Amino acid sequence: MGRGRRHRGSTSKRNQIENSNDDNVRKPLKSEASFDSNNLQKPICSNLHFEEYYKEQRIVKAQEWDSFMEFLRKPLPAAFRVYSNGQFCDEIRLKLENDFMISLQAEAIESGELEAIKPLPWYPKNLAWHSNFSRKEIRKNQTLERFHEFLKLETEAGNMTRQESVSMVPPLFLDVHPDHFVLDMCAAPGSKTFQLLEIIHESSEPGSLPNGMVVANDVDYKRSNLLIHQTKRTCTTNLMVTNNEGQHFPSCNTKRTLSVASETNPHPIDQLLFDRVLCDVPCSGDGTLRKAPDIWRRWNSGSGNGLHSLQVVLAMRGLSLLKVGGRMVYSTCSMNPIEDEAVVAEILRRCGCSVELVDVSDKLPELIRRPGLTKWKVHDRGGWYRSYKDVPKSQRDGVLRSMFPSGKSDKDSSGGKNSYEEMASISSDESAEEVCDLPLELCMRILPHDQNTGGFFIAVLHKVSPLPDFQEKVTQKRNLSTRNNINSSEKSSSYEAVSDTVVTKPEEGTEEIVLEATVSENGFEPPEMESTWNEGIVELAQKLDDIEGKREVPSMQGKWKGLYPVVFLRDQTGINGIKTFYGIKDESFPLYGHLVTRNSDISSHGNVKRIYYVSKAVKNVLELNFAVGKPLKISSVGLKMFEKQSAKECEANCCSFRITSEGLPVILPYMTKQILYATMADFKNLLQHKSIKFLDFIHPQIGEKAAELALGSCVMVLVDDSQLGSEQFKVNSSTIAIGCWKGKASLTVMVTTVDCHQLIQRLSDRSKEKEKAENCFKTAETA
Ligand SMILES: C[S@@+](CC[C@H](N)C(=O)[O-])C[C@H]1O[C@@H](n2cnc3c(N)ncnc32)[C@H](O)[C@@H]1O
Repeated sequence: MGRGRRHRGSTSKRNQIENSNDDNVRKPLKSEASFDSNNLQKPICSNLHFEEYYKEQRIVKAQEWDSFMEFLRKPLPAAFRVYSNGQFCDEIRLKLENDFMISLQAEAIESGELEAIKPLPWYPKNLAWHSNFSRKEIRKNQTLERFHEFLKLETEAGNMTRQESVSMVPPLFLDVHPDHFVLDMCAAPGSKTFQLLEIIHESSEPGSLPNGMVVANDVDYKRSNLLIHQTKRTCTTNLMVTNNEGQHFPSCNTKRTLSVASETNPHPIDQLLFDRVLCDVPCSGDGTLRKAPDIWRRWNSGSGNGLHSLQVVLAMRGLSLLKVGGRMVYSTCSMNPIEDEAVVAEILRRCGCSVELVDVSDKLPELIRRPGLTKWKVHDRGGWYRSYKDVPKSQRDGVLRSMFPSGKSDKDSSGGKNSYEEMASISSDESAEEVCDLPLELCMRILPHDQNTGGFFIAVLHKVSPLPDFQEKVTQKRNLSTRNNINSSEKSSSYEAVSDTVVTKPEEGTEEIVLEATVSENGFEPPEMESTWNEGIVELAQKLDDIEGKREVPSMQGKWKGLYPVVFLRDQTGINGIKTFYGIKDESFPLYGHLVTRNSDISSHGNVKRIYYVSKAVKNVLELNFAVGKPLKISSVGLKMFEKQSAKECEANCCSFRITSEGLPVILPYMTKQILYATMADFKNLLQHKSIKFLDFIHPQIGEKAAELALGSCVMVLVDDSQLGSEQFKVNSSTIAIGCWKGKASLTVMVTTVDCHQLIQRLSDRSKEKEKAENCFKTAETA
């Protein structure tokens, strides 16, 4: 969001009165001080404007009001998800079901709860959990220490992730398949991207890569870094992270003749269109009040109004990037109808019959949700408005016709007709509240007191046919005028020639400018950090900030400002060297055309430091991006698979690229060389000592095999005693392997101390379980 011109209306008396409210945007009124003066630690969970606003919007029935407010003031219980494609997924789930669910029960009863932890009934396969203790309670209570430790370790190891339960919902309604191209338009810090990647990889066998991919876009480069960090443990080659403005996300449209058909890519794609779009927009975030009580202090109706236009253009861009037949989910963590139903109504009006709301009432039946509203009002510093015609001219820069249920302007109300607006009507009684006759009841609002969660809003949309022409194509003039944040070098002719990026109705002409004014003028920082912005992420953000501080910030100007360009690795000799060293047969796992690096990873001597592997889908999108002049601002792509190793003992025939831990699961099934099979005793021994001389292996034959490996990077794979020496070992989803370095006299692990420690722990647990099972079996036999 850019800093825009200030649009100030005339100062009527009403304005003057309401300017006191405006002040409240910047500094809280005394009555809304952020902290209780008797207890400075305790935030005051109250805001009279909030209460007045939502009572007036009739967000809940009068008899529910107290319960609604009571829940909003309670701390949010912790929720977490088990990584479904993780190697230890079943073990973790069983531990939660059979151990913690029972052992924490007494503690729950003491604090007046029926259950301590429970799986979320609507989330598949018992993989998402709700704890009746808040994160604070879990940390502070000694009895819960073991549970806290478990959560901490598994989160660190990437096997679990803390995520607010309502934030888990949108990807579940998106109906993603492994071969889908998915766009996550406003993706950072990335908890939903993580879910989308899990679905894309759901049914992949080790080493096989899905045909689909996820493009995770977020305008904020720093927040994208969190996303890149979060999604690392998915070890995916099918992700591209971009930093474009969502409303201007390029479709990279070209003619087939323009795109480069090559030996490695005979069927290039000619436009970037998606089967699924997740449009989880920046919002005022009052659904996260329970977790971020400081929002009580900041809350005002202007926040939602200020974001409405951006939300509309983001959603419209999402729909234009969606394939016909595709599905888009629009979601916010705000309960405000101006950011929710009003946005959905406006996009439906703009799209005419080409987009419809999907009835998902039969999906996730155990998730309690409420139908979307069809009536609401608009509030600003001038007070309440039922209809756009009531809005004084002076207020019209902040209150737009699209915020009202009918979406009609004065002209429309007094008989003006517009084809797409005919779909919406206003009540026959002009003085009565407007009612939207679009099927907004198909939208879903999740409220805190229904199932002890945060608040959330979700709408599922289906693109039935191409959008009306004027929504798909916009003149170049309009394009230039709205791309405020793009600097001159981005406006290269190649970019403009193919760009069809702006999808805003070419009428009124002020919406985007007004948006900037209302946002920046108030100094309003939208609390867009959605519920997933948990303390873990805050810690992580701080760490990344530290790194960022030390890291050299790229000095590129123009289109690549802040980002180093991605380049394909075309060094055939170097790639052949890697293939030969690790015994990779190219036909089974093509490297050429799938390996990329960044300019920043190439030294002044032309040596490459890091090499990333991209799946076929990502490769196609990269090639398309090149063909149309690189409008995508790519901050991360593919999976880091090889890293330059500068070991002194490397010989002439040694490969200087080691396999990274994250790349190992993908490439291992295709490796035929540099693999050492070891049984539990030697595997654990190496993890414990980090480096073992060949002569000191517990099984001498494993030591001998280690000595026979070529100097350099290698992999140690854990096998059963029966599999040792067998040529038949096949990698499967439960295979445990670690990257190592074969030196002249010893083998050394190339895994961090923390990872070594966690793996030892995991292996010990497995051994104990196995022993227990064997003992049970023996006892049964004796009996
Ligand atoms: C509600 S958060 C997204 C949360 C995310 N989907 C998740 O599950 O972790 C909204 C995000 O939108 C980003 N954003 C704000 N304006 C944007 C724009 N114009 N285009 C793309 N992203 C934008 C913000 O940086 C923020 O990360």
